[in-house]
Amino acid sequence: MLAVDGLGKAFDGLVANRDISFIVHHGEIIGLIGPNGAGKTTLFNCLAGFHTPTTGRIAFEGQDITGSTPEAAAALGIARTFQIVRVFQSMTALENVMVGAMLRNKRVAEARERAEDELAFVGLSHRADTPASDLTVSEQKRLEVARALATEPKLILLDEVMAGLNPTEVREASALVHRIHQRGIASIIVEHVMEGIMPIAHRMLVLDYGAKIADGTPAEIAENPAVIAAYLGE
Ligand SMILES: Nc1ncnc2c1ncn2[C@@H]1O[C@H](COP(=O)(O)OP(=O)(O)OP(=O)(O)O)[C@@H](O)[C@H]1O
Repeated sequence: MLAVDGLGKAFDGLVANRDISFIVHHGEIIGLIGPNGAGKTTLFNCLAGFHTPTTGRIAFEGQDITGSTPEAAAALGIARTFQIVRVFQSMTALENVMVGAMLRNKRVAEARERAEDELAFVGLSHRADTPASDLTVSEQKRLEVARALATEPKLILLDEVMAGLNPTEVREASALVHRIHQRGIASIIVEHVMEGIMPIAHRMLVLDYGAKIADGTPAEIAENPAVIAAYLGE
């Protein structure tokens, strides 16, 4: 469904992504890992239309989406969450998710219904009328996932949804990713919490200094000398 070919992104001479190529199939769960500054968030920004790549092409469902806007990417079915949550703090949880639902449901009543379903899906129904600012970090992360799901994506990009969560919450987040997969939605997950991502990813992509250094099953990349060296800083 997603084909990235030779993608590069430079900021004033600083190369954040270099010659990255990979494919994502329908419904796949992809873990995207790499040391700090490796270029993971930049890659997300290119895929979701927040950055225009300097080189390379991105095709989604057979359509060239290189350099498209975030709105166009969302309309085609790519949704994302952010490393630092970007929920609308003064709006309630339900209203936040309705913002996502309005992409496909122009009638408010329909958007509300859709938003209620997604809040239930992430386990936040009981917080529907709570202002987002009163939610815990873990709840705000789930709220972002609900808002992204409300846009009815085919591919969801999850940026560190497990960071800062306790072990129970990490297990809940893993279960949520699995349930997203069961809906037939593909996911690419940036994650530093290895015990959260390794058991659920079908495939892992590893970036180091902006380049892809490994692409394989979690077991394969755990044994990969280049990956071990990148993490040990050798
Ligand atoms: N908008 C920008 N302008 C200039 N430089 C940027 C910009 N965004 C990212 N960079 C730089 O690109 C490099 C890759 O950053 P990026 O945030 O993509 O890495 P990351 O792998 O997501 O890191 P982390 O794990 O710390 O979130 C870094 O050197 C960063 O400083």
